Amino acid sequence: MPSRPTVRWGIITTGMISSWFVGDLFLEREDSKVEHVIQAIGTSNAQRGQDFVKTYCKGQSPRVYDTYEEVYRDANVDIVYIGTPHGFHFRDCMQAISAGKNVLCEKSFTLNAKQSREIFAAAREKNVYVAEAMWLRHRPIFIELQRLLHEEKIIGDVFRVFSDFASGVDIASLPSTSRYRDLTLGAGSLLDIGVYSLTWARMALGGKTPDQSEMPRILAAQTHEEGIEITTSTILHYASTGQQGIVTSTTKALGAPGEVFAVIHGTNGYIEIEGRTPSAPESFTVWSKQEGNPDRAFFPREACQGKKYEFATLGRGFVHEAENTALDILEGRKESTVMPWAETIYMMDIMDEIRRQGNTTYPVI
Ligand SMILES: NC(=O)C1=CN([C@@H]2O[C@H](COP(=O)(O)OP(=O)(O)OC[C@H]3O[C@@H](n4cnc5c(N)ncnc54)[C@H](OP(=O)(O)O)[C@@H]3O)[C@@H](O)[C@H]2O)C=CC1
Ligand SMILES: O=C1OC[C@@H](O)[C@H](O)[C@H]1O
Repeated sequence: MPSRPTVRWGIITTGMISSWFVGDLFLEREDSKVEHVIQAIGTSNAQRGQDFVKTYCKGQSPRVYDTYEEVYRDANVDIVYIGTPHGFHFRDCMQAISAGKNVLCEKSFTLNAKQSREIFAAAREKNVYVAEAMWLRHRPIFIELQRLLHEEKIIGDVFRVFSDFASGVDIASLPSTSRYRDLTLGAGSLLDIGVYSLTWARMALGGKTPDQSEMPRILAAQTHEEGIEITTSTILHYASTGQQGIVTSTTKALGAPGEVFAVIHGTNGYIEIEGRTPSAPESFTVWSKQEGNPDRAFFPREACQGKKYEFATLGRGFVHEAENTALDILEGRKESTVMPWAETIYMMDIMDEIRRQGNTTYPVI
């Protein structure tokens, strides 16, 4: 097998998402274009770092640092993956960038759009790569649906979308230091999971690229318990086309795994998207209006033909994001083609407005 180019990762944190991300880097794959190396781990607890290496870094021998800054200073690290809670993303991105490091940082990218803009300005200044790790957008199912909707126009003109993420988290039982409870860490359903329902709606309604950047009119409500936003409902309205989206999220109840979590309506049919969660979609079904049927205001199933598109997931599904990012680095790009800076800012601007209307604020550190 020809040798593949190598990308050396510095992993910030030993938390849950870091373990998911790293675990997927070493899955057996025939078509992998990149050799991933875990060069360094940065953690607040060195023992946890050693345990993390044993459990997740198969065949790797990274340096374990008990500060994040040492990872940023390690000259052998090509790119830093940031897996801290979102309240720390701004601090951690800025520190990594100021040390001259490329960065892939978990979603939601920051607490607000202002922080995102500052990070991108710093990255431009330092000429380094930065991208939000919105893994959903890298998944083949997402890319294929995007193509079918916007290039093939498989259901005609999209005119509305329903999109939900319901994830039952027993917040009251968690310690006050949990990222689901602590506002300094960014607690709340919108930034944690609402960002996914918004992403599906954005993909279906707003066009394929961030150049198509019309801001929707937004009407939003948020409910709080003990100061934590636990349910968000938003109406998006694109004035130029009349398209609408209803986008919801809650941490108060678990959506039924495998059931439809989003529906996209077009002039020639509709699409239902199913999966374990909206962040881990597995299939979608295109219900096309049959030829010869009279036009109707609604498309009942008997008037439609259903075609299910199923997508197997390798590991947890992080390989696509990891490989695309590694290729960005190897090919010298400073922005992700999948999640460019303008797109992160677009999403953050929408979430800022939802939070403004919903009265959700964060202490910005
Ligand atoms: N893409 C996806 O599917 C997912 C993305 N995420 C995103 O990843 C980020 C982290 O989430 P997750 O891994 O679930 O979080 P965890 O609580 O499991 O881990 C966060 C880690 O951050 C470090 N940390 C540093 N300071 C603190 C602090 N004050 N409180 C808590 N942790 C701290 C710790 O690592 P250490 O001790 O090693 O320094 C900790 O293990 C979030 O932004 C979230 O939105 C989360 C889940 C799934
Ligand atoms: O990104 C995520 O996806 C899965 C959810 O369970 C998790 O809370 C969230 O951070």
